[in-house]
Amino acid sequence: MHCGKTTPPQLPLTPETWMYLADQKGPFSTSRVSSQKMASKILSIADLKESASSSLPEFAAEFFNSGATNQITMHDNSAAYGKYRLLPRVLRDVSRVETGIPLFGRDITFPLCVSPAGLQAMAHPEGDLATSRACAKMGVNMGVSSYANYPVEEITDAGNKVAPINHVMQLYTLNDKAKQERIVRRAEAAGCKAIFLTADSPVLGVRWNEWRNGFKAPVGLDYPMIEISSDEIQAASHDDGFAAVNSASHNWAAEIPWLRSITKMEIWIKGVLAPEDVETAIEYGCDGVIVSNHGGRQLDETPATIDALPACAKAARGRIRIHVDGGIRSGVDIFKALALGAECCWVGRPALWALAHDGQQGVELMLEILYDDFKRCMQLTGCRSISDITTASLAVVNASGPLARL
Ligand SMILES: Cc1cc2nc3c(=O)[nH]c(=O)nc-3n(C[C@H](O)[C@H](O)[C@H](O)COP(=O)(O)O)c2cc1C
Ligand SMILES: CCCCC(=O)C(=O)O
Repeated sequence: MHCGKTTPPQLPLTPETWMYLADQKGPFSTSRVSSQKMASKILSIADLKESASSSLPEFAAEFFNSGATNQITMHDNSAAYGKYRLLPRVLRDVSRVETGIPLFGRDITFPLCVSPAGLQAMAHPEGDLATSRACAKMGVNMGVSSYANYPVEEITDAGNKVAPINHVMQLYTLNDKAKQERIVRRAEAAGCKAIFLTADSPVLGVRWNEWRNGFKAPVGLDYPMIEISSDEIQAASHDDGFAAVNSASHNWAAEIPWLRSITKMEIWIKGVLAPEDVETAIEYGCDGVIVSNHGGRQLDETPATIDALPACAKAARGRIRIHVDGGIRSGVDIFKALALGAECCWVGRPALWALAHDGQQGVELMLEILYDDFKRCMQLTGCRSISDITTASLAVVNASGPLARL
C-alpha cells in the first residue's frame, strides 16, 4: 500500500452544498438521525440535569440537585472519576461485545441499576411507576425507596407488566420496628429480591437548601411505605419528619440477625465507605455492600465513592458483592468503576432528572445514553466482555512524570 505524501483531492463547495448546509438547523435536525437521543438533542446526563433544573420549581430542583453542607463530597463524587484515563488496546475484534451481567438470578443489560430515591413523584406525577417501567424496558434493576410515593406492590407490578424486572427494597432503620417489619414483608411479597439497608443515615445530613426553603414534600404526595400521609408530612419540616421516623440507635447486632429472621431476601448494606465495615458485613453474613455516601447528601467531606471503592473491593476478596453509586454520569464512569473493583454501578439523580425531563421516556433515554456510552467505551478500549475490564485499561496522568499504570 502506498503511504507516501499525496495531494488531497480538492472538494469544491458547489451551490448545492451551500444550500444543503443552509437548510440544516442544527447537527441533528435531519431525518437521517432517528434515535430518540439524537432527536431530543439530549445527549448527556448533563443535558438531562439542565432540562430538569429549568422545568422544576426551584425548591424541588435544589432538593434533588444538592448535597450536604458545602457540597464537597457531592462534587468530588463525579470529579474523582476524572483522575483516571483510559488506556485502549487496539486491533481487537470488538464487533460483538457482551455488556450484560447476572444479578439476582437474571441478566441485566449492562452493569447499571437505578438507586433508590425518595420523592420521585415530585419529579413527575408517575414517579416510581415510570422509573420501574423504564428499568423493565431497558433490562436493568430498580431500588425502591422507603420514601417512595407509590406502594412497592404497584411499583413492582408496573415494571413487570412491561418486562420481567428485579427490584430491591431500600430500608431505613426506623424507631417503629413493627413498621419496619411491614415494609420488609410487603417488599418480599411484592417480589423484591433484596433489602438494601441504608446505613449512612442515623440522622439526616446538613441540608442548607432544605432549611432555607422550609422543604417538605408537596401537598398531595405521601409516603405509603413508611405510612405517612400528606397531612402528616405538612405538619413538620422534612428534617424533623425524618428524625421522628428514623432510628439513630441502629447497630449491626440489632439489625442484621433480626432482618435475617424475618426475610429470605438478600441483605445488602448501603452506605459503606470503610473497608472495616465491609469486613463487618461479611461477619454478619450480608450478601452485598453498596459503596455509597448517599450522593454526598449525608456527611459532607467523606471521600468520593470511586476513591473508597478499591480498598472496599480488596477487603471483600470475593466474599461479598461490591457495588458502587455516587456521581456516575457516563458510561466511561461505569467502565472505570468496574475496573476498580465494582461488580455493578447505580445512579440516583440521573433518574430523577430524567423523570422531570420526560417521565418514563426520559428514564429510558437516560439508560440508553449510559448504555451506548458504556458499550462504546468497551469497544474503543478493546474489551469484549465484562471480565476484560480491569485496571490494565486505566492509567493516571502525572503532572511531572510519565503515565502511571495502576
Ligand atoms: C433526591 C434523592 C433522594 C434519595 N432518597 C434516598 C432514599 O430514600 N434512600 C436511600 O437509601 N438513598 C436515597 N438517596 C441516595 C441514592 O440512593 C444514591 O445513593 C445517590 O443518589 C447516588 O448518587 P448520585 O445521585 O450522584 O447518582 C437519594 C438521593 C437523592 C438525590
Ligand atoms: C424523600 C426522603 C428521601 C430521604 C433521603 O434519603 C434523601 O433525601 O437523601
